[in-house]
Amino acid sequence: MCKYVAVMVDLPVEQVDKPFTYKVPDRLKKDVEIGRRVIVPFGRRKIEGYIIDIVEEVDFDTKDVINIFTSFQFFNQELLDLAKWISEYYQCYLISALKAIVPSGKNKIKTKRVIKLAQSIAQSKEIINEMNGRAYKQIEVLSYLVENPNLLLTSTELAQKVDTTPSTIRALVDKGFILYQVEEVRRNPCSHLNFKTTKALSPTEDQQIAIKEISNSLAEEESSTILLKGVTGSGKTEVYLQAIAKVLEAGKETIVLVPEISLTPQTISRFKGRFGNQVAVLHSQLSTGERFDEWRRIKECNVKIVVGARSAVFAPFNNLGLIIIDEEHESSYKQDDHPKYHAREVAIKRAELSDAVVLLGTATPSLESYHRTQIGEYKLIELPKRVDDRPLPEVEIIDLREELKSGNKTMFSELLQEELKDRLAKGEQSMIFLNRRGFSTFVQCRECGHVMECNDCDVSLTYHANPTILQCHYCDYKEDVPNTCPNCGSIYIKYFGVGTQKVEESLKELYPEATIARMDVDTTRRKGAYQQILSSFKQGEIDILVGTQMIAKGHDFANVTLVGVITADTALNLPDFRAGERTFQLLTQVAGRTGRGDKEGKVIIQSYTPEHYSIQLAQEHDYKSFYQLEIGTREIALYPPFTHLINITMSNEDEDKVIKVSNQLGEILSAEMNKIDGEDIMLLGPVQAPLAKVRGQYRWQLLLKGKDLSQLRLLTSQALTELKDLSTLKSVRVSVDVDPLGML
Ligand SMILES: Nc1ncnc2c1ncn2[C@@H]1O[C@H](COP(=O)(O)OP(=O)(O)OP(=O)(O)O)[C@@H](O)[C@H]1O
Ligand SMILES: [Zn+2]
Ligand SMILES: [Zn+2]
Repeated sequence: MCKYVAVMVDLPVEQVDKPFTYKVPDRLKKDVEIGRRVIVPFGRRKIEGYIIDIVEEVDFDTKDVINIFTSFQFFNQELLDLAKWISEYYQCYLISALKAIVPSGKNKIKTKRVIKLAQSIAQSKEIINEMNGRAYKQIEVLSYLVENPNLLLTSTELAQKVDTTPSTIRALVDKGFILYQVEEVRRNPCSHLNFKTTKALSPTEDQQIAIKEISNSLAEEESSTILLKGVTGSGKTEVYLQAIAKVLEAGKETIVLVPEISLTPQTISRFKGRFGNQVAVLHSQLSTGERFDEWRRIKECNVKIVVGARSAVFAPFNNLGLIIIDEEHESSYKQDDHPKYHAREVAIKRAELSDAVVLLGTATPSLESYHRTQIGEYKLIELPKRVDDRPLPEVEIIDLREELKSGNKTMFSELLQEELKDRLAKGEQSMIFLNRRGFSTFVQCRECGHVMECNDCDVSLTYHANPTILQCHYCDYKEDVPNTCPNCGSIYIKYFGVGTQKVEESLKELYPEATIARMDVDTTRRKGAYQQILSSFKQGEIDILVGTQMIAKGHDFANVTLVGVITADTALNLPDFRAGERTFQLLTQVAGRTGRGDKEGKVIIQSYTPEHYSIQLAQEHDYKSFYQLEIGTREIALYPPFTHLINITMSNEDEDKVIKVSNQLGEILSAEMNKIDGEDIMLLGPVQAPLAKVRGQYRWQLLLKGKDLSQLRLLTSQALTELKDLSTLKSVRVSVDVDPLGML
């Protein structure tokens, strides 16, 4: 019988966003399987692709598959179905979704030529005896191998170990006592980690209830979603660990997603400490090779637990029991490139396909998730107290306008200065948070008002000290700081706005005796730097740690008793309906970093808008009131979770073209909406995007809003097809974002 396969070729373009059928020649028939990588003829080229279906008969002519890679099945039917769902839900090409699932890059198996005993250990021992003390170094080499038969050492490495030269080793090879052998080496990203083995803690009453509820859901073997809402320091991680133990008992696998930024050795050690080598780690800091090897360890069923960032949701498990998403409210779970998927939604879909349970954990649930508990879609479990009944920290709000009135021109309120001094005296630690890096956030001429801007983006340049430079935070463009205004030639150039660098420097002036460090993108570029700052903070070598949101999440430092927020308003001023939610989340998380040990913690939030409810309710640690207020606003303004949004962004270096295509698409959408009587659908725009230009590309947007997402998606795809037929301006990039998280 003749076999055919349907192949998705590896070209992310509209015209090939459908499977092509090829015939399988006899020699390859045994290798046919869904998820295999193949080479197929395509036009006059040869191209790679993936098998997504097997067909027994077709009634048209096809070309032959050229080759099938036999090393791996890159995805199984379940992951293929997930990819199909992603491509439909998020309106991307199927091949793009598939490529999000399979390990990226050209992956090679790493090998090295190692030395092995040519004979058995017993025989080798005899050889040593027979050598009878002659060729002393050769005996040493042989003995070493007899004692360490499993070590994979190259001849150079071996020579080093026994302090001899490679010629000794060559001599042994010539005698046939040892031989060269090519062996695979697995790269192990955790080899440098030494973790303490931990045992399950005896759970608190609340933890006990949570674990019981989760076990019940697991036992049902049906997909479901649980939201574990636990205040900061309530011991959510221990609940995760004990839930994973249940999954292991049932012989199933667990995926744990944490935000990229929290994927620190400390986090990994908490899982490795409990489950040892059953844990694999996947994140973007691994080299392609390391990631590939971890992927294969999962694939070969050598691990039961994967801890990783967003894309670990695609870990190639076959018997998934549980997906945990820690800090589920984090916006980094949404990918900003195509496919623009949200890991939480993908996890829920994957759990549905494999009858698994999704466990979302956070102190500050996203409005969407909490809303879903209220309408019965998710189960809600709460940990309302900190472990050991530690109190949540006292939060004080400082009105910066009042500070200024009373003559304080520094960025630190009187209170914050006093409290910092007090902590230094007591030998306790403090964290100072500001969500802006650099020294000054913009540079302006005092004579003509000219602001230094990026040439390619519609943003002002940030001033950085050491080295002194103006930098664009969107495209990384850098230029020297001008001595005179490029507009009017004036020498009166002033620096405005405070970044973390300036906070650090000012603190050093105020407290010259203190050890102060800074953690932001700029200080952590070097590999290992992030880790180094964290561990020296943990060991008490740093008194005050200044940082961006990098210091806000998940860290557990017992000796931190003071957290200061320089200004709470940075996120509030963004043109985004989620600004209030973001601010509440961030403040609650930052506040949660203190008072985690035996000593009580204190938080000082400085703000120019202290009356804002996000700030007020963060002070009270009052999520529920915040939710009530915010959800009311969303309902009235028809924003998610009451509607879905699709954001369509057009971009090109020629703004006229962008406007033309945006108008065209706007008209098509309106016409389509009239046709389907889309009364519930709202079309906003076209308008210039809030971030009007990035990397030389002008940007315009259209926003669709409606209750029925499938209707919105259908509308979008029809309109885009129509646009492509009409539009003469093919160079304009059109990018679709379903359920966007950022509106910039
Ligand atoms: N049952 C327990 N008995 C004793 N200590 C516990 C118990 N559960 C957790 N802890 C400890 O309490 C501290 C806080 O726990 P954990 O970091 O898991 O909290 P969390 O809820 O994840 O906090 P956050 O949301 O702030 O990250 C940790 O040091 C942890 O070891
Ligand atoms: Zn000027
Ligand atoms: Zn720029």
